[in-house]
Amino acid sequence: MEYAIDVHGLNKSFGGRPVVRDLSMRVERGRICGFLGPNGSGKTTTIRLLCGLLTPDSGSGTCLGLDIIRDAAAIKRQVGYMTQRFSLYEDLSIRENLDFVARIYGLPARRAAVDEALERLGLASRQRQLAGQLSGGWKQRLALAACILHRPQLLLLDEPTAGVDPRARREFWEELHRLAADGLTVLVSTHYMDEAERCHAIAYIAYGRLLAEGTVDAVVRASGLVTRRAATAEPDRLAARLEGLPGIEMVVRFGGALHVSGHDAAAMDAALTPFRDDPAIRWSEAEPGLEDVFIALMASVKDPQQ
Ligand SMILES: Nc1ncnc2c1ncn2[C@@H]1O[C@H](COP(=O)(O)OP(=O)(O)OP(=O)(O)O)[C@@H](O)[C@H]1O
Repeated sequence: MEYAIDVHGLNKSFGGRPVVRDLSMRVERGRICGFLGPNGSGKTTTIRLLCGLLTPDSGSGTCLGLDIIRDAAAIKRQVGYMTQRFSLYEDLSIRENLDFVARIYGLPARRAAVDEALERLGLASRQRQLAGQLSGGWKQRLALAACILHRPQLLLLDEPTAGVDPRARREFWEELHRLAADGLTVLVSTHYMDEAERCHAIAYIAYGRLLAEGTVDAVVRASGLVTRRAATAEPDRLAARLEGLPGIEMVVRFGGALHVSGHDAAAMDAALTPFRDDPAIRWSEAEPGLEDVFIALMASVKDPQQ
């Protein structure tokens, strides 16, 4: 099996503060891997280590088969990196923006490359529109077009859809899947659970450590979390009674229902027994959601700085 990303034991500190700790990670070629974790957990720093923009303090590995330390310059040429706060020239048109990026890359057949990117991302009919006049969704699309101009093999996308409406996000993800089907590998950071579920695999990081990796199903299963759902007219009252009982680690409100979760099914069910006969509560089994799993994972680790 070939990996687009294959790194081991990466560490990076800023001013003596560790930000990425002993991080090992693999992403198969042609896959979309979602990169999740709380704010400040080290996602951007990891992305920068992978594409050669930062050098790890220790650790090793390859990106697209190239050594992340020795071959940093070659990696940069084969990667499309969409930064969190990317900028476009607002007073240039879509085509002019792409043409500018193509010049920076020194692309030989510039016009053809721009035409292809415009076509590929459905931007051809708007190519004369100024970037500054585009909605958030179209700006993201233009940024993606700029990232694929030089035909990279790997896309590193740092929260590309933050603040974009659901329809534009959906279209953006359709495009990512088309690119992956053509063989591109995508590592995309996101805080949206629905986006995580669209990925072939996910990686979850907290305090610079990778805590979970694999398909969404595998990550949920590996968490060992068990969830019961309680539908009731008074969820707040029930939540107040359940919180803190032995075996109950999380009580989360979902409209008129509660999701009650814990790792020890027997202890949790014992705590729930007195509530089972209450005719005002309808109990059912529920699949723990990714969000529940991430919150449980976060709760299981301590901030090493405190
Ligand atoms: N160049 C730098 N110098 C000093 N500290 C930095 C530097 N870059 C990042 N950090 C710190 O490292 C930590 C991890 O930041 P990073 O941007 O990698 O997290 P993140 O997971 O991408 O967060 P977010 O989801 O908010 O984008 C933060 O506390 C950040 O302030």
